[in-house]
Amino acid sequence: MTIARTPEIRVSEIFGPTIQGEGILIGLPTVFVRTGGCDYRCSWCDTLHAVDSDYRDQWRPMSVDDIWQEVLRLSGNKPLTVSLSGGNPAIQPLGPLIERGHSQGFRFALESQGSIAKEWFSALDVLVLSPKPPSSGMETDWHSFEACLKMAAEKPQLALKIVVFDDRDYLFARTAAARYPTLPVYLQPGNHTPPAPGDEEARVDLDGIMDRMLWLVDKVTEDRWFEARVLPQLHVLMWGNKRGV
Ligand SMILES: C[S@@+](CC[C@H](N)C(=O)[O-])C[C@H]1O[C@@H](n2cnc3c(N)ncnc32)[C@H](O)[C@@H]1O
Ligand SMILES: Nc1nc2[nH]cc(C(=O)O)c2c(=O)[nH]1
Ligand code: SF4
Ligand SMILES: [Mg+2]
Repeated sequence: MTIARTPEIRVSEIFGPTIQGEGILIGLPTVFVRTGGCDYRCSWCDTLHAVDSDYRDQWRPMSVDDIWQEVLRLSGNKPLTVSLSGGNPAIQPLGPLIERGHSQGFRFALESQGSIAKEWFSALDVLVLSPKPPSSGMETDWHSFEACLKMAAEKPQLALKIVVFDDRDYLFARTAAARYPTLPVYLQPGNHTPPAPGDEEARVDLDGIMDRMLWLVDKVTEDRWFEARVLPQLHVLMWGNKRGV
């Protein structure tokens, strides 16, 4: 008899419980499973330790069983929402992990830039797509982005979350939101002082982030863009660039 093995998942870190610091689930207690590896390299990425291949020796291929034991240990066996992030978590085979968690009453939210579509997206409870604005240096392939929406098949709750640093980014956000008028849109002021990997003590310029937040609120109110929600990264306000929170 052969025993079917689920493929391993490349994990950068598992941490929590903490609160979700961004977007549609802000404030909700959650455990993070952060996968290693990304097909993008945004100029201002705040999570390079899960992106830059120089750090791949810190990423571990883990079985669903091992990941699940760690999530259960952190949650004290009590079901909660698991946040799947990265890197780009869509690179990893996460379907069996979601299935395992659902069988025990857990929920799953995933964050991705929308560059890689997977069939298991339809098993998620929440899918946050975060297309990257011009300041990132990345370009969105809207065909791939729409493939992600198609895979979700309107089963998970969907949201757009767009990081904004400047006027060009704001215009990008407006255009992206206009393409998908039924999706709730969250605007997130960029952190222009992201940490270099390993430098958790890197100072955060909270005043600068708050200035950008005020500017963003002015923009949406002047434009009468009343569907947009403007939210800072709550965990950055609370803990700065600290990792694992
Ligand atoms: C680190 S990414 C990982 C998931 C996925 N790769 C993505 O970008 O959506 C999680 C979220 O953090 C945002 N982010 C990354 N660096 C940031 C920064 N310097 N300031 C504000 N948000 C940032 C991303 O845009 C994304 O919405
Ligand atoms: N508390 C907390 N909230 C978050 N929301 C998105 C995060 C991420 O890095 O993907 C993140 C994170 O790293 N910590
Ligand atoms: S897509 Fe996400 S994880 Fe990848 S480089 Fe950009 S912000 Fe970082
Ligand atoms: Mg982060």
